[in-house]
Amino acid sequence: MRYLSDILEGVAFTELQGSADVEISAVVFDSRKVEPGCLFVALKGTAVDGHDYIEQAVKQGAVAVICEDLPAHTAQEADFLMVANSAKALGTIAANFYENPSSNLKLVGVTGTNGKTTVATLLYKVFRDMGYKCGLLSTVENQVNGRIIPSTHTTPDPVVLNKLLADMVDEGCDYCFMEVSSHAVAQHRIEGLRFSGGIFTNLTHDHLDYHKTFESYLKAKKAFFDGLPKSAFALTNGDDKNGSVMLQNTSAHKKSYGLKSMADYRARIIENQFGGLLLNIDNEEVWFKLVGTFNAYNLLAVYAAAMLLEQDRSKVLISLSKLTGAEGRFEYIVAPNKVIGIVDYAHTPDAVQNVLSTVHDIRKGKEKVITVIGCGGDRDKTKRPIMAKVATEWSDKVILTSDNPRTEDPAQIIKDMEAGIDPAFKRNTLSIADRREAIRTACMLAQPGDIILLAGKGHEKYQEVNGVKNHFDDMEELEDQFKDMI
Ligand SMILES: CC(=O)N[C@H]1[C@@H](OP(=O)(O)OP(=O)(O)OC[C@H]2O[C@@H](n3ccc(=O)[nH]c3=O)[C@H](O)[C@@H]2O)O[C@H](CO)[C@@H](O)[C@@H]1O[C@H](C)C(=O)N[C@@H](C)C(=O)N[C@H](CCC(=O)O)C(=O)O
Ligand SMILES: Nc1ncnc2c1ncn2[C@@H]1O[C@H](COP(=O)(O)OP(=O)(O)OP(=O)(O)O)[C@@H](O)[C@H]1O
Ligand SMILES: N[C@H](CCC[C@H](N)C(=O)O)C(=O)O
Ligand SMILES: [Mg+2]
Repeated sequence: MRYLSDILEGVAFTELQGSADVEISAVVFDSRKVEPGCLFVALKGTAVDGHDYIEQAVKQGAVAVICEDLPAHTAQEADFLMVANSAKALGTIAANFYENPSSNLKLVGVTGTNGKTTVATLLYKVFRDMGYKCGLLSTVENQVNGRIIPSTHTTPDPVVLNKLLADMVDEGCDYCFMEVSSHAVAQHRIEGLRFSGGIFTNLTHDHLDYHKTFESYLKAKKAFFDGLPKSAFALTNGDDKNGSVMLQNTSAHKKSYGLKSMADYRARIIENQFGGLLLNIDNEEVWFKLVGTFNAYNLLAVYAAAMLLEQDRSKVLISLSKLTGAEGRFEYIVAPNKVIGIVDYAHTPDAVQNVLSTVHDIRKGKEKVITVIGCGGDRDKTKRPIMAKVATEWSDKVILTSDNPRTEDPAQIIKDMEAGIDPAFKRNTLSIADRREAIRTACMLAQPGDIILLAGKGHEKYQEVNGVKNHFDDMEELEDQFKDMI
């Protein structure tokens, strides 16, 4: 149990109605989850306004309310606190409620359009391999020193986030590696956290449905670095054109990594093949199991962060060289007839281009590339034609299909994709809305040696249609088809 007055530290409130001398059983921001004794935080959301549920929350037993506007007629059965920004206050309060766990371990955040899961997961695996107790917060899953907790978001809400960090502290974790999404920064999910370091991967087109312009998307990412403390490191990708912008206003130690530019941590690709990457990393040649130029960046970011966390260079390189990547990121299997199938989470134009250019770089001869790809419903519509354009330009055959249509019509999403395809590439394109059927067709069309790329779903184990998540697993589908391909 905590007193309201105790968990308000760092919260600038403009008005208090009540004494704040009340015990708080939980911090809740959804009226449907209110239980007697809790603090209800009213948030202005993207769909509805939490302020409209204050009365319901108090009726259900909330003893205190944090809000931006005081409701006109609410029975004063609770303490009311006015703040300028409830979402910001929620972050700080959630951290206080769980006794600021981020100050009791070394927390490193990874942000950028692509590569966050890969970098955070590799860091988690390397540090565990070197003997540390660690936590991981990622799109694929959360982990508290090996214990898996399913994840619902890339970056969880502040209450779940601080609870998970507190569990990590309780279990004696030394480090936590977490993904920081642009939504999380914009919605203040990371407010009140104390980071020991921040890593930037890259910035390309995504989530413009939410951020509206590339400029405001960039600002959200940059705000993460602006908020880092002096004691932290801020590590950026020197080869990304926005890499230096990220660090413009940070007071953290500025460091960079890169394959092309002058950077504090440098690497050079010597070999890039299906079996892995040979990198010259800080003047040492090392083989890694991960594939593709984009993974050279991810590996270098991990290495640089480990150096900034004062780890032993050779131990880090030995650990890193043993690791495979995160689930659903360039995972491949080979059919008995030597068709290669790759499952990859590429769901942005840049990721699709990267993964396909990697396939081109590492294929042995003139084997054909067949790409199965869709775009998410209720997500950035402007990336659809570009993803389709890139896929058709970099593949011999493309099958447009569904990837979580959510509340949208799958046929319309496919039409949006088709609009981006150059007429010259249209004859190499099929549209099959049923993803299973699309994968089956790709397998039927493939000749020995050909490469099938299933893009967009990666680790996901579902196809989301109208709020229902039906079981669907790209790798499972591929394995099922491949067993008969002799
Ligand atoms: C668009 C978006 O980011 N939405 C997030 C946001 O919800 P919202 O603002 O839409 O909420 P709302 O429905 O408008 O409700 C406003 C407030 O009223 C409350 N409410 C609502 C109804 C009610 O009856 N009573 C009540 O109290 C809600 O609990 C909320 O506090 O805040 C919620 C709590 O933190 C999130 O769960 C929710 O994530 C939704 C489910 C989501 O799909 N988010 C995705 C887009 C997302 O966050 N993705 C990023 C990055 C993905 C990546 O690239 O990896 C991530 O970090 O996962
Ligand atoms: N450094 C990188 N640069 C560009 N593309 C990358 C990079 N790393 C991975 N990718 C591509 O992006 C896809 C997603 O990678 P990953 O899951 O690591 O990124 P993420 O930033 O966590 O994505 P999300 O925002 O959905 O959580 C991969 O499957 C791969 O196709
Ligand atoms: N986590 C990200 C990527 C989802 C990838 C793709 N499978 C989709 O559903 O669009 C999002 O929610 O935008
Ligand atoms: Mg991720």
